[in-house]
Amino acid sequence: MYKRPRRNRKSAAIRNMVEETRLSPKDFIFPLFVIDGINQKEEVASMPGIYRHSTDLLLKEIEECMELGIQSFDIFPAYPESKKDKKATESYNPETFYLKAISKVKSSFPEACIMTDVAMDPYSSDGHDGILKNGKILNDETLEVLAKMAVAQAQAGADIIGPSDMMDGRVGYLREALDKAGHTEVSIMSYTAKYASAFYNPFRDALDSAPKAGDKKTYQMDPANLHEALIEAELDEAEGADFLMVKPALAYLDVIRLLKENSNLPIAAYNVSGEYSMIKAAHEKGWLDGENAMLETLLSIKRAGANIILSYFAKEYAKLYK
Ligand SMILES: NCc1[nH]cc(CCC(=O)O)c1CC(=O)O
Ligand SMILES: [Mg+2]
Repeated sequence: MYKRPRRNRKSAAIRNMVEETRLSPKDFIFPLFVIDGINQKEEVASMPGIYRHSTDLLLKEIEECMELGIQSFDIFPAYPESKKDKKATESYNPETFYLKAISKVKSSFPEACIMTDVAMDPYSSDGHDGILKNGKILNDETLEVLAKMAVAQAQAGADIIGPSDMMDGRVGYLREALDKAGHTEVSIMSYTAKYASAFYNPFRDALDSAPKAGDKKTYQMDPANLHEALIEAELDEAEGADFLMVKPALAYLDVIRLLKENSNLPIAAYNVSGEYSMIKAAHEKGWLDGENAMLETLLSIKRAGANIILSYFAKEYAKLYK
């Protein structure tokens, strides 16, 4: 036997040398939830270790993360029912707490990369990402709302806007609206291949944003489909996206790989709330070692081809890295 692959596994030093995939805190975007008020910090019941922070405490959280080497953050707002309506008008109200929070974060940490979310669901009384009328989600009417929201977020200081709504044509529409408003430097990270997934439930708990009726299958992709992701990717690239995202990550590692091999744009993957919570829950039950499961999971997403990982594990990972 001349060939013995085990020789390259015989010590930690050799294993470290031949490692094909390496993670660092710089690979991550940390999703954060913000609420109105001061000195508020509420744990999300289905996401142990993840909180909704008021802006003042969010600044502290970001500061801690930056000291750990995380440089990018994706901030989502949680609104009370009283602020929601059918057309998500609160999303572009210049006085709304989310936009003020973004301005505050950006002015406090100008060197951080701040991403915002473009979709109607946090502000929609229907709990949908677009305008719902007679049981249908109206694509083109929704684009107008998304554009107002995106421009307001850019105005507040967002470095990247993240359309997570899955309406057709929104990347081009938002690019044009941003450019017209003078925001040619604001990037678009498109949720290119976003699937209608069962793994979003804890996020919907965090925002109290679950659809009141129906599901999201007429706009989010069917988990049965791989090659349809290429159609979405070609359109987003042509429309001017700066990054393509796959979401969720774990059940879609093949989609990450396919987009990586077919695009020269950086590929992001969203390790979503349910993927976080299932590891936390199994760890709490003593059924697996949460820390090792986290490391293996994150590594697999990068190995599949993701350049960027959005993950609720970002801070925990960065602490371990240190
Ligand atoms: N625009 C909605 C949105 N943006 C991010 C997530 C999910 C993120 C997660 O589960 O971590 C969702 C949920 C959904 O589509 O219902
Ligand atoms: Mg699309």
